Amino acid sequence: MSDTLANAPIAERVRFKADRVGTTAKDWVQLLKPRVISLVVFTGAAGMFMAPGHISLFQAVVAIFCICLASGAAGAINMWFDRDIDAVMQRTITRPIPGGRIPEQEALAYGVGLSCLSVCLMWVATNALAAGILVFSIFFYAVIYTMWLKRSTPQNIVIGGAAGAFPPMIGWAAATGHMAILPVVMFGIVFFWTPPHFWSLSLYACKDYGRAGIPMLPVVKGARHTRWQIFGYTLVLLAISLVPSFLHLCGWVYTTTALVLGLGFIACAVRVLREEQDANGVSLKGDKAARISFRFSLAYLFLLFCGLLADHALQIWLGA
Ligand code: HEM
Ligand SMILES: CC(C)=CCC/C(C)=C/CC/C(C)=C/COP(=O)(O)OP(=O)(O)O
Repeated sequence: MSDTLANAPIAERVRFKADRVGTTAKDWVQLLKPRVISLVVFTGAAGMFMAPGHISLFQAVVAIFCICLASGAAGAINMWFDRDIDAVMQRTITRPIPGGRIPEQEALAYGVGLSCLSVCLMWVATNALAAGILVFSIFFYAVIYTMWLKRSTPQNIVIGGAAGAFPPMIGWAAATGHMAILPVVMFGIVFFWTPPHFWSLSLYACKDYGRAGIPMLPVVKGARHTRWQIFGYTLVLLAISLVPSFLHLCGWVYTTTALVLGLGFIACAVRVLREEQDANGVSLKGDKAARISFRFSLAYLFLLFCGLLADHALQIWLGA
C-alpha cells in the first residue's frame, strides 16, 4: 500500500482496493469464517446426536448444513459491518472486504441471503423451534454482538458469547422438536467457555483492538485484570461441565473427560496468570502462555463434546 493510501481514511482505502483486485471462490468461503464454522457445526451435531428420538439421515444432514450456512452467513454480516475496523487490524486487514476482493454490498447481500436460506431450509426440513433458535442466533451474533456490544462494552463477548452457544440447542431441537435440560447445560458450557477462549486471544491481539478502538477487556481494564478473569471463568467452566454428571445425565467416560480437560484448562489459565509480565500485566514472553491457552480452548471444547458423545454411545451399547 502506498504512503498516500495508508494515510487515507479507511473507507477510501477499502474503495480504492475494491476497484482493483479480482475475486476468487476462496474469498467467498473466507467470508464465512470456515474454521470457526467447523467447531460451531460440531457442537450443533453433538446436540443432535445426544437427543432422544429419531431423525432421518436426510433431516440430520440438512439440519447440520443449515447450522453451517447460518454460522457462515452471520460471519459474513459481521465482516461486512466490521469492514472499517478490519481494515486497521493486522490480523484482519487481508480479509476479503478490506483486501478489496469483495465489494461491501455484495458481502451484505450474501450474508443476508444465506441467512434467509438457512432458516427457511431448517424450518421446512425439521421444525419451527430449530428454525426459531437458528434465526435468533444469527440475530444475536450479527446484530446484538457485532453491531451493538462489540463496540460498546468490555463485557461484549460475555453477553455476545450466547450467540455461539446456541448450536447444541438447535441440533437437539431439530431432532426432537422440543427442549430439555441437557442441551441447555451444553449451551452453558459453550457460554462459559467463550470468555477464556476469546480473552486468551485478546491478550496478544490487544494492540490491534486498541488501534481499532474496540473496548476489549485488556484494552479497557488491562492485561492483569484479563488474566484473572480468564482464570475465574475456567473455574466456573469446570463446575458447569460437571453438571451433567451431577444430574446423572451421563456416566464416567464423560465425567473423567470433563475433569481431565477442566483441570488442563485451569493449568493453562494459571500459566497465563504467572507468565513473566511488566507492572501493567503485559507479557515479557511474547504472550506464549496466552497463545497456548487459546489453542487449548479449541481442543478443550472439541474433546469435551467428544467425551459426551462417547459416553452416550457407550450407554446405548450397554443398553442403559
Ligand atoms: C462471541 C463469541 C466469540 C468470539 C468473540 C470469538 C473470537 C474469536 C477470534 C477473534 C478468533 C480468531 C479468528 C481469526 O484470527 O480469524 C477466533 C478463533 C476461533 N474461534 Fe472463536 N470466538 C467466539 C466464539 C466461538 C465459538 C462459539 C466457537 C465454536 C464453538 C469458536 C471457534 C473458534 C475457532 C475454531 C477458531 C480458530 C479459527 C482459526 O483457526 O482460524 N469461537 N475466535
Ligand atoms: C448458528 C450461528 C449463527 C452461530 C454463530 C456462531 C458464532 C457466534 C461464532 C462466533 C465466532 C467468532 C469468530 C466471533 C468473533 O467475532 P469478532 O467480530 O469479534 O472477531 P473478528 O475480530 O475476528 O472479526
